[in-house]
Order: sequence, then structure tokens, then C-alpha cells
Amino acid sequence: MSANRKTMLSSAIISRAVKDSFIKLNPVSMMKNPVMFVVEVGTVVVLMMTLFPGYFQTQDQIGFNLTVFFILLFTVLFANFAEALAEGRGKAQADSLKNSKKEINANKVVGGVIKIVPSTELRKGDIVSVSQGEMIPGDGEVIEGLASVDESAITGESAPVIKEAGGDFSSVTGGTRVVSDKITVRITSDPGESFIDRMISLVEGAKRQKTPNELALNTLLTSLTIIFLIVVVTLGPIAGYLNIELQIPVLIALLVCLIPTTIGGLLSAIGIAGMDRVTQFNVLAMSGKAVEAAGDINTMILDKTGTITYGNRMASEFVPVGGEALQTVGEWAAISSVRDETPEGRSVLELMKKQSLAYDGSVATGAEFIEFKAETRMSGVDLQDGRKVRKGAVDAVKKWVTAQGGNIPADLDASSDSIAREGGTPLAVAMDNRIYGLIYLKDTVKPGMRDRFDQLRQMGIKTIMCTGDNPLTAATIAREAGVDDFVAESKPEDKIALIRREQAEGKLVAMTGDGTNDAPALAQADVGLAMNSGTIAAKEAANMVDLDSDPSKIIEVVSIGKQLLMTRGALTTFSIANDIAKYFAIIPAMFILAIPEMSALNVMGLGSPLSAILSALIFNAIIIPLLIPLAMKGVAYKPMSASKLLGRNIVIYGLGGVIVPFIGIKLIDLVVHLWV
Ligand SMILES: Nc1ncnc2c1ncn2[C@@H]1O[C@H](COP(=O)(O)OP(=O)(O)OP(=O)(O)O)[C@@H](O)[C@H]1O
Ligand SMILES: [K+]
Ligand SMILES: [Mg+2]
Repeated sequence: MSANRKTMLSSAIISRAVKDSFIKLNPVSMMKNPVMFVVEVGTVVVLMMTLFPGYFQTQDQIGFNLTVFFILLFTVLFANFAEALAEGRGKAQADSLKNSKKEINANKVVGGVIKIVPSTELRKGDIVSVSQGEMIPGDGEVIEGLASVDESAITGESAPVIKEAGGDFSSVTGGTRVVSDKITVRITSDPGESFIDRMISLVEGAKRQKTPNELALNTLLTSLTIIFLIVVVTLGPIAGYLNIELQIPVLIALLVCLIPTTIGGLLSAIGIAGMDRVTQFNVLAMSGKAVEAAGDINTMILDKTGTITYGNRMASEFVPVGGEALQTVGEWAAISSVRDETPEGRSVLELMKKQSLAYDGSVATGAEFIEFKAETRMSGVDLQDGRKVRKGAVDAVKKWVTAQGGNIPADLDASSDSIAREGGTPLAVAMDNRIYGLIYLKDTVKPGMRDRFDQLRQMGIKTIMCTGDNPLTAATIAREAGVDDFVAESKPEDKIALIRREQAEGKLVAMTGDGTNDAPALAQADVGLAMNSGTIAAKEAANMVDLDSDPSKIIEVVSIGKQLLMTRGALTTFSIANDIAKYFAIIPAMFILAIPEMSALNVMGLGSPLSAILSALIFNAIIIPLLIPLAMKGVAYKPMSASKLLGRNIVIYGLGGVIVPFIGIKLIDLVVHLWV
């Protein structure tokens, strides 16, 4: 993880947050938070009464009013500070990303010649050439060549990654650097819409939208505020009718103590900090909704190649069947691959070289290229003389050969099964109605998967691997990686169908994938996590991108999602419980102020009515900054049943929320009473 992504709470972030707390006093932005907006209006009213006492006939209260004004002002500022601090780290990251977005020169290929243009002038569809040492001028797809690319500017990972034409490793990101070789890239994004642009607006929180959960809670808090507003506003006339005179600043103090200012002040900070924690894990979440959904995930569907495995499947062996010669298998395998730009296809030609096998490429001149498709699971060429050559998934090639009246060699299944049982992918090689042999494609499971899937199981999440590969290979990889279940030979639509089926059972589904064939499923899932190594289509369809291309990162996102929901719940409970306690400090004080004979109401034994009101108000203000660390870090999450967690949190935050203010207000009163 890079230093810029791990920006700690530096003094620069804190001082910027202090400044922003004042800027956020602007009523237009305050109005988005109705609870704190009411406090701000109250602050202004008390300020007016302090500045123009004659007008309000409250001459004798100036000192008290001024104090109330300052406490209220700080209440609003503390809430703003919480939000500004939560935004701070993202803003700092956005700044450092903006630095890596400097305008550079691009080698645009126009009619076969290279023209130097500024990167900002590149549009979708433009072709550029990028050589060793140069920065890739925009997001795009490699259409020719292979290069190792340093992506540390966005991923923070210093080891270079291989990018190549065709297949699932062809997408490149603007702002990353080619460290060796040369590639030709087709630009896929217009200025302002690049991955880095999206990343900047994400970490900056420029387009942050409230999640459905947050909106619901906000409605509840606003309703509570309106109810208390009505109660307090009608309290004045009722008291007046009983010949009790209640001061307006006292009523405002009462109102502020009763409305849920603690959670109102911390609510958006909790959401922003949750998103920020996801980013700290090098996962980019496009919305807070996705993070919260992750907290409730029941089923997780994973793609195999490129997600659970590295996905750099390489041909490692030719296996003849039906008594064919190794040379013949190699020849047809090579001819089927001459125009296959996928890594699998090119690795076949490399294996030919490695094994010093020769083939006559001119056989394929003028041939029609049959591109690999997830639907057909085959690729190859139709030769000019009418012969058709194919390689592909064994069952697909068997069907293709049988349809042409061919026979299946007796030893084919045994050979392909033995490759599959080792976790390899067998590709059958055929010409017209005859199968010549197999290509052994090797892939490796990413390390540490088993432990991580065990963790998911403990969280109550079921893992299903869903792959286009054959059942035997799938079973081997599934066993090696430790997933709960698997589905083999699935086409893109099967992946979607599986997700829909789970969703129909009322489950929330997460999907991780990297390929273009995963894109529809990534879009259908409640949480779609794309590997950064994957295709542009996958990254655009998903609502999260893992910059480290580690599918098990979903564990962190799930924990953060759960933590986010729990933190919000815990602080809401705490806030409302708090307000109930304040009620006992401030209501008696108000009445004692009006009718001194009622001093028996002073159950908390507070110094004086005025000091009781001020103490409650001070407590109400300082509880906000005191809870900022909890709001930012989130309450501790340990995997345990939801009902047990709920019970535990109600005890801690509900009971604590009632007890803490009694102690706090009493202590503050001991000090405040020295003056009033
Ligand atoms: N270039 C290719 N030419 C011919 N057949 C291929 C080629 N690449 C893959 N195949 C075959 O097609 C099958 C399906 O490929 P697809 O890309 O849909 O899924 P996958 O990569 O095997 O699995 P996953 O969905 O887990 O990424 C592969 O298992 C393999 O048998
Ligand atoms: K309050
Ligand atoms: Mg894949």
C-alpha cells in the first residue's frame, strides 16, 4: 500500500478540518443536516438576544446568554469538525492523485505516423504508442504488444504487472508507467472521465450520496427534532398561562439538549470514515450503499480464472490422443492459434518454440479467424481450402467434431481428466472431424485463499466458485482454494442466473470477477468487486474495484460494512439515551428557576439552576468531539451472531448512554458552579 493511500491524520489535515468547520457554518450547507441546522438557528437567536438585549427585554441575562451562545456555536463547530476531519484524508489523497495526473505528451498514431499531442487532447478511440519509460497518457486497451507496467501511482503496489493485447489483462490506466517494452493502446475514455478522475472524485467525496440507511435514519432524527421543537415552542405559552416565565435562551438550551445532536453531528462522519476505511484497504467503492450492502452479504460468487487463480494460463504440454504424433498435435494447435491474441493462444506458439516444434504458418494464409468466445468456448481458423481447425474446451470440441460425423478417440477422456484433476485446463485440438490431442494449460491458485475463505465461512458467508472451465478442473481448484461450492461450464448468462436465483431467495449476493464475461454478473450482484487487473468492462460494471486484485479483500469490505452499520446504530442509541439523561438535569432546573420552591426537583444535586443548564449544554457539546475517534474508527467488530451483537451493543451504548451524562454533567457542574 502506498504512502499516499495511508495518509495518517497529519497536522495539515487537522488544521484544514478546523478551517472547514467554519466554512461549513454556511446555512446553505448546514441545511442538509436538519438537527444541526436547528442548533445553528438557535445560536443565531441567542446571539441576537445578547447583542440587542433591549429589543428582547432580557437585560439582566447578558452574561448567561453570551455563554449559551458560545456553547451552541461550539456544538455546531464540533459537528462540522467531525465531518471535515472524516473528509480530510480523502481530500489529501485526492491532492496526491491530482499530482499524478499532470499533462504529458502522447505519441498519437495517425495514419501510421506518430504525432506528439498533449494527453488532454486524446479522445475515445484514439491510438497511441507507449514505449519503455513513458507514462501511459490515458485509460485504454492494449491492442498490440506486451509490456510490464508500473501501476504504483494508483495501486501503491511497486511490482510491475504484465499488460498484453487480447484476453483479460489488456486494460491499462492513464498515469501508470511502462517499465519495459512497447505497447499500442486504444484510448477508451474521454478527458475528465478516466479512472484517476473517478478515483479523485471518489476519495474526495465530491459526489457522495447518502445511503438508503442513512436517509432513513436522517428522517427519524428530523422527526424527533420537529417533535421536540413543537414541545419546546408550546412550553413557553403554557408556562406563561401558569404565570411561570421561561427565558428564550433557556428554552433554546433545552431544545438543543433534547434533540439528537450527538448522532446528528456525527452521522455523516461515520459514513465518510467507513468509505475511507475501505479505501485504506486499496478497494475503491463507488458508493456507500455498496459498502453497507457488503455488511449484509450472505453469498459470495467468485470467478475462477484471474480471480481465484492468477489467470496467466500458459500452455505447458501437448498431449497426443488416438495414437497421433506429438508433432501433429503441435502443428494443428499452432495453426488454430496463429491469430488468437489471447494469452492462452499466444502461449501455444511459445510452447512450440520451447519444444522446438516446427509448423507451416503459410497453411493459414487467407484463413478466416474464429475468435475465442465464452459462449462457444473455442477458437481457431477456417482455412481457405475448406478445412476447419479448432481448439477449445474438451466438451465443446467433442460436440463440434461429433456434429461433423467424427469419432472421439478412446483415450481422450482419460488424458483430459488427468490434466483437469491436477487443476489444469485441457484444450482439445481438432481439424474437421478428428481430434488430435490436448493442450495442457496451467494456472496457479493465488496464495492464502483457503484461510481467507475459512474466515468468510465464520462470518456466515457461503462461497461459490463459478467458472467457464470443465467440472473436473473446477473441482480441483475449488478444493485447493477451499470454496464451499462450485459451478462449472458456466456461460456469462449462467453466472447471472445463479446470482438471480440466490437473490430470489432473499439473499444479498457479492460477485468478484475480472473478465468481460463477468461484467453482466458484476452488475447484477448487490456488491460487484472487480479485480484491477481485469478488463475495462468488468471494472465499469462493478461497484467496487480492488486495486490489489485480491478477491478475498471482500472480507475487509464486509467487516467494514458491518462495522459501519453497527457504529451508526450504537451511536444513535447512545445519543438518544443521552438526551433522556439531560432531560433530568435541565427540566428541574428550568422549573426551579421559575419557582424556587420547587428545589426538591434537583435530583442530581446540581449547583444552581443556571449552572445545571450550562453543564448539560456543555456536556451536549463536548460529547461530539469525544466521540469523533469512535465514529472514525468504528466500533469493534468480532464475528458473532447478529442477535448477540445487538444485545451487547444495547447494553453498552444504551445503558452507557444513560449513565455517562449523569456523571459528566455532575462533574462539569462542580466546575461551572464556581462561577454561576
Ligand atoms: N483462447 C482460447 N481458445 C480456445 N478455448 C479457450 C481459450 N481460452 C479459454 N478457452 C476455453 O474456454 C473455457 C471457458 O473460458 P472462459 O474465459 O469463459 O472461462 P474461464 O476463463 O475458464 O473461467 P472463469 O469464468 O473462471 O474466468 C476455458 O475453460 C477453456 O476451456
Ligand atoms: K442533544
Ligand atoms: Mg476470469
